[in-house]
Amino acid sequence: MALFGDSLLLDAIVIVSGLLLLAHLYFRHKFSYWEKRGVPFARPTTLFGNFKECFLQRESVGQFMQRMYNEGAGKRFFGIYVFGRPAIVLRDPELIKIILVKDFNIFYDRLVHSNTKTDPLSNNLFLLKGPAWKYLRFKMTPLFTPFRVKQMSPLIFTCAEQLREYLENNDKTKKIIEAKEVCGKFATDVITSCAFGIGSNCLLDPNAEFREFGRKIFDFSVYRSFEFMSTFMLPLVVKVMNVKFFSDETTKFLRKAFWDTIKEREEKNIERADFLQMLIQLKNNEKNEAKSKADKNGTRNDIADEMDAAIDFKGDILVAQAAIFFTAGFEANAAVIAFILYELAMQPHLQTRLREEILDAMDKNEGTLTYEAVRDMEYLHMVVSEVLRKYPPMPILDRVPNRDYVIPGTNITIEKGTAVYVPLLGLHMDPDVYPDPEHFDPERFSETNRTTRHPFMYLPFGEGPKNCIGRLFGLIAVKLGIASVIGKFEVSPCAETPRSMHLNPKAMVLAAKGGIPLKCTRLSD
Ligand code: HEM
Repeated sequence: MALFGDSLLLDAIVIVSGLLLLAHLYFRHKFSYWEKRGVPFARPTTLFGNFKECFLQRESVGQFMQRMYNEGAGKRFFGIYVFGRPAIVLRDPELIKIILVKDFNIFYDRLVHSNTKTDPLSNNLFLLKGPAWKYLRFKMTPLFTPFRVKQMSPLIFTCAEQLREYLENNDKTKKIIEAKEVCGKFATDVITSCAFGIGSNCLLDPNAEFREFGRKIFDFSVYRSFEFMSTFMLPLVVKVMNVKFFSDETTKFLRKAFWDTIKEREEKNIERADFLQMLIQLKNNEKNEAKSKADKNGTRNDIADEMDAAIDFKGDILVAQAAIFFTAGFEANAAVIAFILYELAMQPHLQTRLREEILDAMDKNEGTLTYEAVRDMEYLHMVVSEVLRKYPPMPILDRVPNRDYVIPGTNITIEKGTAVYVPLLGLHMDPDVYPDPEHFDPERFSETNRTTRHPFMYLPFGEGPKNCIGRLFGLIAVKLGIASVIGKFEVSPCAETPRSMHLNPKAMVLAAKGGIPLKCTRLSD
């Protein structure tokens, strides 16, 4: 029986029209959020807001934020909509500095969300929030001092040596290298041996399990990309659809790999100066020790107070930290080394200049590279810095205020819980700051040139207390890898090398669309 008159068709038309009208009114209400507050904003489209291209995986999250940055030209900040959720994109480097550093106590958390019950390894430093993050960060920071990183450098040199062997064998068979894949193997070997004392053997063994699982974490299939995008942009989807940062299979593998190593060390009383050792100490009740120390000294400081609410370092929470070092450690490093090789192949005169610097340093040290020599190479630093400008592996930063926040110099309030994005790719590709931004030019980072810009227009490792904890380690691993390759090999484009770089629209960590095939030839001695 029909509801409106005799016709079912009429019923259907009325119901559908009613629903459409409701949806229209709902989104009209939602999309008036920034206008009502007097915030300049990007014009949204129904349902998607400004997020359509990104959601449909026609542009990556980094490219989406870059587009929003460009649309907001001339403004200090800019309102956007991710579906119906309002968010702010920051453009002004001074404001970025205030939010990341000065007012950090308000912008303490990231928006990123995870389901720690069903995805236990997401209980890690990157994804944790509040006091638990603060406690963990405090405990982890000593692992990444220059001294610790230097201590690990012999292991990185060993991996670099294996990389050279790999490339030599490859040259003998005249094979083209897929730069991202080779660098992925190298970076995985580096992180597993430095952080966990595990020889993952990715360069020597084509079926190495660590490489296999690393590839799975960042495979950027349609569904995996959706999971990553949701983690960073759609917290509600993560909750409702139970999206996981680490799949069950990866969790099982990492859990076993790290737990076996922890057990072996405990049983055999093995101690090493690495990340895993520090995690083991945490497990063995560091919390109580540090707390009583703080009490005894009468210095129940900020951190000691936080510890009352802190974490019990047992079981998966421990493995979760190992998992994030592994994940963050290999993918970003691999991406950076691969992009450097690409840019050097495309501009051979830059490669020649870099090689001269490397060979010169080797000559001064009986034909070998030292940690200090690589760390102090000026031109190598310029090359790495320029790659991190053009291809920041993590192309956005996000923060969420824990209370309402009035933007300095305005009467505009960012409401508690509103996502605030720093669009790194947008800042780094701003032609007013970096003329001809697509052009790869290490001179932008010469001593004179780098002082001409606002320092917060260049943030490849983020900034403030929540910046990249692995910055120093990452830089050294990348530099050692590059110095080892460029000192002995020439990289050049092959027929399949893309003549201009296209980024993968599905990749959360910046990656080339379709890989980076290159020719890599051994230099004659
Ligand atoms: C060239 C390589 C790397 C780049 C460009 C990079 C970039 C970044 C960026 C942009 C962030 C976010 C910072 C913020 O929100 O302000 C971050 C966070 C982080 N990175 Fe890195 N990263 C690199 C290498 C590494 C390595 C080698 C490790 C570990 C060994 C690592 C571990 C982490 C962790 C654990 C966080 C979360 C820190 C926290 O929330 O306290 N990264 N990284």
